[in-house]
Amino acid sequence: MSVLLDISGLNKSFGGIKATDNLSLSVEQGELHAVIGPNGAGKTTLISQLTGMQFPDSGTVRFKGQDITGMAAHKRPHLGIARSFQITSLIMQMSVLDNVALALQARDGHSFRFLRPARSAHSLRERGRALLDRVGLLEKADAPTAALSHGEHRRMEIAIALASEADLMLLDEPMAGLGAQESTEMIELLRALKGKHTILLIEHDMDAVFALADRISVLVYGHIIATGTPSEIRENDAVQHAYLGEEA
Ligand SMILES: Nc1ncnc2c1ncn2[C@@H]1O[C@H](COP(=O)(O)OP(=O)(O)OP(=O)(O)O)[C@@H](O)[C@H]1O
Repeated sequence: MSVLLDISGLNKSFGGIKATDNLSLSVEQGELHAVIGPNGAGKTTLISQLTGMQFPDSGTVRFKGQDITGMAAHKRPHLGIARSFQITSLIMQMSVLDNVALALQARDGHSFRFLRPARSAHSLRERGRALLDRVGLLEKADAPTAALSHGEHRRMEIAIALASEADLMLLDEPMAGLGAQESTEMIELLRALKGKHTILLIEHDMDAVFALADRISVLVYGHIIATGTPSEIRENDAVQHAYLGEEA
């Protein structure tokens, strides 16, 4: 497997707090790699440095071999990095299908500039329907987005991330706020995406992480203390001590 995202020796401090402390992590092409860590471990700060919302004090982030450490946030989606969740990307007044078609159109704007408008409008809707089918929302295509449940909005956000055809999907707590049934459905949806997309999953829900991840990295005080398969992480003494202690 080749490395898609390579983070090396990353540091970021806020005053006296080291939110990111000599953090190194690599995501391989095609894997679902989860990052877990207690509250305040530095997960949000890590994501911010991957999307370019914040910049590290030192260290490097490489994507497809290219150094993107200091690259502006707006340039990163063009390279193939899509972030989902914790940022609201849905336009509530528009239909479900129109939201997805808009995301497809934004993507086509970069790659198919010369497509004729009439043909593109029809094809956008067809491709939008196919994406909604993938996330189990086809029957809601014409509903106003505002009418959907929280769990359905989360699945719409997956469809929008898929629309970008990004090489790396950063999923930022997709389970947050979901009920038991909705969580089960989201796990099934992510399982269906697994292997077809490279995913970096930041998630608090341990059941989801251990059910889905190919590899898990454990973040404590801004530093990755262990990376391994779910069973390696379960058995890791440092992880049990630092993070899973109460459950182990
Ligand atoms: N802008 C900031 N100014 C000062 N301190 C910050 C800032 N952003 C983050 N921190 C501190 O850095 C540390 C890591 O925060 P971060 O939000 O990245 O953790 P987290 O793992 O995402 O937490 P949670 O799971 O609770 O959202 C915390 O101690 C936090 O208080």
